[in-house]
Amino acid sequence: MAPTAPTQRPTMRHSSAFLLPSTAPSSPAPGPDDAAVAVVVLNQPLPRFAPLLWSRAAVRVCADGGANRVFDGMPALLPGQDPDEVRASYKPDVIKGDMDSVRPEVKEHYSNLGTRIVDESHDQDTTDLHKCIAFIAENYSATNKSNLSILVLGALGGRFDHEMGNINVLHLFPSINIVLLSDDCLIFLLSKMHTHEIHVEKSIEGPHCGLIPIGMPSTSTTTTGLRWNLDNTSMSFGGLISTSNIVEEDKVTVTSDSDLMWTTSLRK
Ligand SMILES: Nc1ncnc2c1ncn2[C@@H]1O[C@H](COP(=O)(O)OP(=O)(O)OP(=O)(O)O)[C@@H](O)[C@H]1O
Ligand SMILES: Cc1ncc(C[n+]2csc(CCO)c2C)c(N)n1
Repeated sequence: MAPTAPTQRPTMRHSSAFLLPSTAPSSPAPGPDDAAVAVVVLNQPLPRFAPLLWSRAAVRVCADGGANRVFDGMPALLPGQDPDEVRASYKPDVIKGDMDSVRPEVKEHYSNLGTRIVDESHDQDTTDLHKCIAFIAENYSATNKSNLSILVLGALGGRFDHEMGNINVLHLFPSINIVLLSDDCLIFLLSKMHTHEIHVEKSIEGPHCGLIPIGMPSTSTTTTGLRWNLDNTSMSFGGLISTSNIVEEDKVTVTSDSDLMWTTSLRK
């Protein structure tokens, strides 16, 4: 019998250029030709780069109590500016969730400015982040979605059940490019259907990174560009998982027979 040809997977390119300050000299910040960005703000302290990402976003959604964080946190992150002006210009397009955390005066404030409020208090089976991603998915056409990155602010740190719920959302919407962000790190899913080319923006991310088989073991993962590369290596919880790895090259490649989580540290 003829030997089976190795599986060829299309290549998917990833970049965190959305985090580059607009004035960075070497690599340009994302321009009109780059992927569109949607921002979802969760009920956690705003990361320091929240104003930058907010201003780059085409859509801004607050998950329930995330609206309080924008109301309180944007003026705090922009101390030189008038808080009322900041609150008027950092206006969410949508506040969605089960509405048990957004303060009434915050809801009223944004509602008066024209923010759409979507109350889904009847649904106690999906998280507020799930509800927000579903909203963006429903309101973007398939073509636009393939060119959309959803950046989730405040997704890590804090309550472990919430963190796991946030990570589960990556697996619930595998065809959407969702990036979970905190002040310290970012996480996204690498689907087994692709070979992944991760362009590491060394001025803002790394050197620490991890490749983690959540959900199921991988029997074969191969990487380039890391200090401790995997070469047709298996990974599983209870066996090897790649934590405290180091990015050595500007481009990291990953091919695996299971979906993996990729994480890099963010520089302070
Ligand atoms: N401590 C946290 N760590 C990580 N994510 C969080 C944390 N707190 C909230 N979130 C995220 O923000 C979203 C909105 O938070 P909010 O507090 O409004 O949720 P909630 O429905 O009241 O949660 P719960 O009832 O479980 O406390 C959550 O769905 C979750 O994705
Ligand atoms: C098995 C199971 N575990 C937990 C919940 C509770 N829950 C999950 S998401 C959510 C909404 C949070 O805004 C709530 C209350 C459930 N329904 N089913």
